[in-house]
Amino acid sequence: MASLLDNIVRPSAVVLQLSVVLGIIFVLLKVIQFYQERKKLIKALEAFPGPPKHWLYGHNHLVRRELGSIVSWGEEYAYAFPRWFGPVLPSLIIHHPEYAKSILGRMGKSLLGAPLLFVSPGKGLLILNGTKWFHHRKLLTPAFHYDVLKSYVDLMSDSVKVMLDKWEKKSMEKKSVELFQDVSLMTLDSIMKCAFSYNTNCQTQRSELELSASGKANTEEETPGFSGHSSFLTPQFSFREDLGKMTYTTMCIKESLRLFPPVPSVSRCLSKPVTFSDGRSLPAGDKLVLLMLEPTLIKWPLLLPQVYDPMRFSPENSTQRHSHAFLPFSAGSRNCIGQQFAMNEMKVALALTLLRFKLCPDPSKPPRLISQLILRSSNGIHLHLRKIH
Ligand code: HEM
Repeated sequence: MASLLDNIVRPSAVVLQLSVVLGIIFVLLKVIQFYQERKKLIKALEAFPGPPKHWLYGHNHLVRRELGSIVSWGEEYAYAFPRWFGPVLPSLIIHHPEYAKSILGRMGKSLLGAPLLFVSPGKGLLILNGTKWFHHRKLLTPAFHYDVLKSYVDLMSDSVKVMLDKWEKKSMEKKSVELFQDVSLMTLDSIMKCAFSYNTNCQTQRSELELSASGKANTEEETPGFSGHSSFLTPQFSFREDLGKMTYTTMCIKESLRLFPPVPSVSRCLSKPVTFSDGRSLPAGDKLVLLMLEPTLIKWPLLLPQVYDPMRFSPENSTQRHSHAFLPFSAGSRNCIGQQFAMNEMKVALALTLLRFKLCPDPSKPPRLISQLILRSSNGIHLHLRKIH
């Protein structure tokens, strides 16, 4: 009986021992592979001088204001420099148009580096990679065709008008108004209407609830024309037809995107090795994150914006500019699919706002810039609004 038991138990003990040995070998192989890849990477990164790093923290302890430090290093180290996140996670920060062109022109794996998750069943386009991304992008591209976008302009202006009606009420309180929240809701309202033909009423629902709770009348009754017809636009002007003619407005928007790029950097992994225009090269692999910093940022003297001058983007001043010197919407195959949608929305919102209000900054609440995935103000955007007529 005992020997029978031995025979049953012994093989399973052997299997267990074998699994442990195989497990250890597997871990050892992984460690050796990791070590070799790391050695190769460190060798490649030696060609890129950068700020001195700590063996444990990398550069984390030197970065107080992420964007501020990165921008000042960019001014010191030309083209590109390494930035280590701790002891094992390196990135190369690229901030030169030629370098950006070498990377963005190829099919690299995108890492979740932009703020906008495009809502679709399952995973969004922004976080997909490989053939799945390719098929989704191909499917979505016709939806962003110039002619299709034109038809959205009226929906956008309806959403903007709802926001302006809210501002009109708030402006009566004679104090500055925080605009960021309202603009965010307006863009949500507009994308839901345009992309999904769905009216969320997200801009008004909360205030309607608040009003009904305090026993006041329905918002729509208080504000005639609330559902939003752009009746104050001159009969000669049509956003649908004349959006392309708003050259100066477009220049102003571009200059704002230059000074405050909403997506200050995008990230990539290399699927193939790359050699840059100056001969330096990098191996393929996903152990190195490439962070492409908006090249125009480097000219910021320590985050103090330069003079706002829309004329930088006049046609005559733009011809000499490097194709990858100004990349608010990134470039290459993974550029922003919604850039024309966003430009149209900004033009409509800007024009309608300026037709109704004069805006002045509130010096007691200046915006405080923070850069997480997107560049924004941690304390909102506070402006005084004065109704024009
Ligand atoms: C001012 C507004 C916007 C800015 C500055 C912006 C910027 C960007 C940037 C820089 C990227 C590239 C990310 C990367 O390379 O990793 C991107 C990607 C993307 N954007 Fe935008 N975006 C804006 C508005 C929009 C809007 C309104 C939509 C949708 C209607 C949109 C949809 C997308 C999508 C789906 C991607 C991923 C594209 C892909 O991976 O193929 N964006 N955006």
